[in-house]
Amino acid sequence: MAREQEVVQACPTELFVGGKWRAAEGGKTLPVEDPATGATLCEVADASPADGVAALDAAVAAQAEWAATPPRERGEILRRTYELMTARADELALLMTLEMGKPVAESKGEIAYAAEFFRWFAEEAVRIDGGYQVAPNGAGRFLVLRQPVGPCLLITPWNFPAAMGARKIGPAVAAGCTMVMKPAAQTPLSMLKLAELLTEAGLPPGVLNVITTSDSGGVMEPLIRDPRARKLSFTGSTAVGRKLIEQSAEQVLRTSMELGGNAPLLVFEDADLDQAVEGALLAKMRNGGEACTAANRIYVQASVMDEFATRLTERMSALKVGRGTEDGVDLGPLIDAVQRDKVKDLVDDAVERGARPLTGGEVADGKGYFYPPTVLADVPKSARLQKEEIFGPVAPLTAFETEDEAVAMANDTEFGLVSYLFTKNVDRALRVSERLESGMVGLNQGIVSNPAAPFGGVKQSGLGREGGAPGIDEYLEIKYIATNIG
Ligand SMILES: O=CCCCC(=O)O
Repeated sequence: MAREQEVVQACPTELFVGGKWRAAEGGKTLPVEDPATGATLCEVADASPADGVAALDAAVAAQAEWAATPPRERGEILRRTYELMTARADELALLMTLEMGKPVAESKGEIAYAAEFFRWFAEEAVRIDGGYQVAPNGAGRFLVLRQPVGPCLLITPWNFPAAMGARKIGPAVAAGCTMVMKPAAQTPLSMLKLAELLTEAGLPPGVLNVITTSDSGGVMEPLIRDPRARKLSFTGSTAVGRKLIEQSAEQVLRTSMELGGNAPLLVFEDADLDQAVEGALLAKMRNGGEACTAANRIYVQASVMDEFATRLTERMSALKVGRGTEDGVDLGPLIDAVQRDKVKDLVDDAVERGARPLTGGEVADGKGYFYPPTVLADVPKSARLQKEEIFGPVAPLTAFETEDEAVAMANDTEFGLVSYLFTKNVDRALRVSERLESGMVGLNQGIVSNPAAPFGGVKQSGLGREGGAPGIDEYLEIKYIATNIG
């Protein structure tokens, strides 16, 4: 307990604006809750709309000088941040577990994942290329230059409190953009700590400004409508993303939107069933199911359904549920009561419509927002959780007969973030991968996330890509210079 208190006390709790830590207007604060107990961990500054404008002022003031900073220098700040995060992974992971609930081992995995975004974009900072081309009629030359888009607004969710920030801050720093970052009200601490680390790594004042607030819409909407902001990058629900896109239309802001998912996971009868069960477990239970990439609908060919369901149920029911700081815990609490009640409602609805719980399905009494690992068999198409993102440890199973039927069921959603498929048949693997309407496919594996790969969705799952080679493009404008040289 003493170590937990030490880690929380060592975390900044004020707004970070223009390189300085300061209280919110009127000294307002916002409690940060431990989802495992419901107790308050600490209070952080609760920014007002005026605090938001001050943060944008600072980002705007720093933009020109930052854009002129040599790419190598920007890259080295990112590289040092990667090193600092790696060296302090234990402390950062504990802080994340306290505010978000996931087991410490998973928090360590997220710290490593977040740090890799800084390493990746440290390497990308010095590879911003351009072009020189002879005009088709030979009478001129085209020059193409890529420049930072300018001050960015970044909004991140509570489920990956460090990694979702890193994959926006990394490319923005590499490209030469300044930022106003607003982390989720439930998990501000990891982001405040990250701001401290980036400063230690040499990030100049005003490049990154962090505001924490309970009034996300009230603080961010005026900034989105402010003509000085040039870009908005958001990770969160499709419903909120849609509103932000509407607000962004006023100033025709560049937007990157990483929105909701409803990932199908297909298991064909020719799959390696061990691999399929382990893959499904990972695709479902990474981050306790609180991920846009989580398998939301598991479709299994009827001939292997019983075997698959038995094996998955064995693995799910063996998971240890508890406070994320305890040894050996596999599944921590959900983020809050709202999320826990939503998961409960979705499961109750499925059961009322004929689904059969093979394990879990009941909320235990006691403190904290825990929900047990749950497997549901015979889930009908009408169940709400076939359409809505569950964001919890619930695996709904439905049988299919043919490949065409499986693809049609998988694509029957307005979302298109990621799909998973398990088969040993190479022809089918490629054929089905091409037919699935999603930005990413996990082929015989239950995870797609990698800082070196382009992450993002199609349909209502979003716009743009984060990470990989295209990740930095989201923060760069193309300028074409026409000349009559030659
Ligand atoms: O909830 C979705 C955030 C993306 C998580 C990932 O990078 O895998």
